[in-house]
Amino acid sequence: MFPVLTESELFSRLKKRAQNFEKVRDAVKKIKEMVLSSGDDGLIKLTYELDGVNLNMSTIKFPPREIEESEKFISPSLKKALDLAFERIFDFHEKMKPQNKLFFDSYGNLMGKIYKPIDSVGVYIPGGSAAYPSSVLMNIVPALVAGVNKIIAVTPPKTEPMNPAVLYALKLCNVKELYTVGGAQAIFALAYGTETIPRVDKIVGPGNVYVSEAKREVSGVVGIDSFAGPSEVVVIADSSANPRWVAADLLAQAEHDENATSILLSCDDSLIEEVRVTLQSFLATLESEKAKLSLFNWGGALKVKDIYEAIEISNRIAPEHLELMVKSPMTYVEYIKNAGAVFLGLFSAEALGDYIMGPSHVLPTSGTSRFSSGLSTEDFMKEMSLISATSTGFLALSHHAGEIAKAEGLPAHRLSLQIRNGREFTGCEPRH
Ligand SMILES: NC(=O)c1ccc[n+]([C@@H]2O[C@H](COP(=O)([O-])OP(=O)(O)OC[C@H]3O[C@@H](n4cnc5c(N)ncnc54)[C@H](O)[C@@H]3O)[C@@H](O)[C@H]2O)c1
Ligand SMILES: N[C@H](CO)Cc1c[nH]c[nH+]1
Ligand SMILES: [Zn+2]
Repeated sequence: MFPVLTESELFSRLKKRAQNFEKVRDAVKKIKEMVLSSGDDGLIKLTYELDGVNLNMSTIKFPPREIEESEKFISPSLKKALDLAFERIFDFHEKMKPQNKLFFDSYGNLMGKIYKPIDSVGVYIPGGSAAYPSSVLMNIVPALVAGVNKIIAVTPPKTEPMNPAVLYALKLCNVKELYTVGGAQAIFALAYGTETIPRVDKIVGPGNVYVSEAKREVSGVVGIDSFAGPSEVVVIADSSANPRWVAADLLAQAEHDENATSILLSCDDSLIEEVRVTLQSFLATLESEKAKLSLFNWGGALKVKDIYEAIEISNRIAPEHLELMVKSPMTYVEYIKNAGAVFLGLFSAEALGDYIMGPSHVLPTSGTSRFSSGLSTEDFMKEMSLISATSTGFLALSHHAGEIAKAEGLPAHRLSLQIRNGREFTGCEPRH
């Protein structure tokens, strides 16, 4: 049952959930040792143990021909939906792409920032229980817009044939390199390389606690995006909200994982009660054990005084998704401090954002939206600063720079400035 909680019960649930995530650290470290010491052999053993699939050196890499032919195995309506999702996600990321910025100061010096794509990226496509063609698009399209040179994908293998929608989404993104390895072992393979899987510069993508913990472990060896772990939603609803719609949105995130969390904050007792009753009846027909466990163990409803109090609590939770199912939701945006994505108003179902609106659904979880953001084109780019000084600019500023060098006790720095001063000027002006 979806419990009604006090504020302290809610926060102790969230604390316990986070502590449970930390418990996988030792298991993940063992997986790391195995991949580092045994490479592909280690991947094959781990895949058998954890996914029950028999791989060998020649089946770790998925045949590109099957990606190419995937279109034949999906319905026209699914193809249309994935094509439209691709287009919308592409368009959104094109519009949001960071632009180079350059300016001249009063001495004619040129300064600014330019963006360059990361060379190689490994993308984790979750696939333990559900198949995620949407995650293919939400991860890879921003990388395409950024201009990443080499994109490779990994996803857990199955005993049955690979999901054709996942393959078609890869085809849309023109990705031909797919390895059928999942979990923490896939992340270590991408970070360190094995005989078959090449190491990459950055790893992105959501996954369960093992995947997210492994990404944390390799951070620094390679770049990673955010901690995008088990899904989360906080719904703030007032009496204008339809309790059945609220219940459906809570359930949608719960069905991802038994470790997902769905939280309702409302000042309306009767809405809370109707949501609980509806959830019970939805659960009876949905028959999702994961959703039941998630709602019972990690979800809950909390009665609040007003919407401002609900937002204050949500800011402390820092959820992956925040839905404002209230009258005039825009009024409250300025008070929201922490959330991966915010959904405003009754029709902004979180599931629309999961699939088709445009922004990536790869978002920070477990309170990490306090300091990190959802996946975007910037994640696939590096920012470089540019500096081009004129002789006038040099003469005006070098003396001050030299003073600071002196204070820092770095005489060679000062020398490199003094040596260029007026008397030794070579006449080589930079050309902008
Ligand atoms: N935050 C986001 O942006 C976002 C987006 C989409 C999905 N998700 C989340 O992705 C996750 C998908 O989870 P999933 O499990 O279906 O797929 P997954 O691909 O993330 O994980 C499956 C892999 O986990 C490994 N694994 C399973 N049990 C293990 C164990 N006991 N020890 C070691 N390794 C083990 C296996 O190797 C398996 O292949 C869900 O939590 C979902 O909520 C998050
Ligand atoms: N809600 C997930 C992020 O937490 C994304 C997703 C993919 N498919 C369905 N939902
Ligand atoms: Zn979802």
